[in-house]
Amino acid sequence: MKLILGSASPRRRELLDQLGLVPDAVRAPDIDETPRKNERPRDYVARMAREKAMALDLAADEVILCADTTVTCGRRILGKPEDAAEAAEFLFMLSGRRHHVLTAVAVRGAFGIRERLVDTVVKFRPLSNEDVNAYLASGEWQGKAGGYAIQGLGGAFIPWIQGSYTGVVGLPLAETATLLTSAGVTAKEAV
Ligand SMILES: Cc1cn([C@H]2C[C@H](O)[C@@H](COP(=O)(O)OP(=O)(O)OP(=O)(O)O)O2)c(=O)[nH]c1=O
Repeated sequence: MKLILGSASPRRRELLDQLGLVPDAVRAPDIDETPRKNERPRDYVARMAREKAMALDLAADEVILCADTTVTCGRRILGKPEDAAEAAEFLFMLSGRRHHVLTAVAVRGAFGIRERLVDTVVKFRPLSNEDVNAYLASGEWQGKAGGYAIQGLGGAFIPWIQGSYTGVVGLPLAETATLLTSAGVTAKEAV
């Protein structure tokens, strides 16, 4: 069975590598990521992963893996910030509080589509204006849901998480491995 990674995210590729899996091809899905009016965060993230998986063409011997990560604070969905001002708004909103990071994984093949949703609670320490300004200047917020990266400088803001670290980075490995194994995708050689 051929594995297609349906993601432009270098993080997802690296995380897959951790499982000893090298995709046979990488195809980037291009979908409209606008949430629907009053859409609940869990419904939204699951729909995004599913739509990414459905947007790409698939041969009979291929299995495609897609994922979507979103940060939620209350009922608010914090996607990838449009600009530095929105990133600052997100960081001050997250400061000194707990929020949820939801990652949905979708695997599609001849069998149909199978999905998992992973919910991780992340706590931020209180952030000062200096913290936020220095972080914005680093540029790390770009392309990251919620405007931060736990695997980078953003890790210094996070004293505690409950859930899946790899889920926060973009691909929860335990759940992904289970989905891929059940789809007949296994590592080709030991690492
Ligand atoms: C919260 C958080 C998110 N992120 C990233 C993971 C995702 O790549 C990104 C959320 O955007 P996504 O829309 O999930 O993914 P993407 O646009 O990067 O890639 P693709 O749709 O092609 O698969 O935020 C981190 O890298 N670290 C973090 O701590």
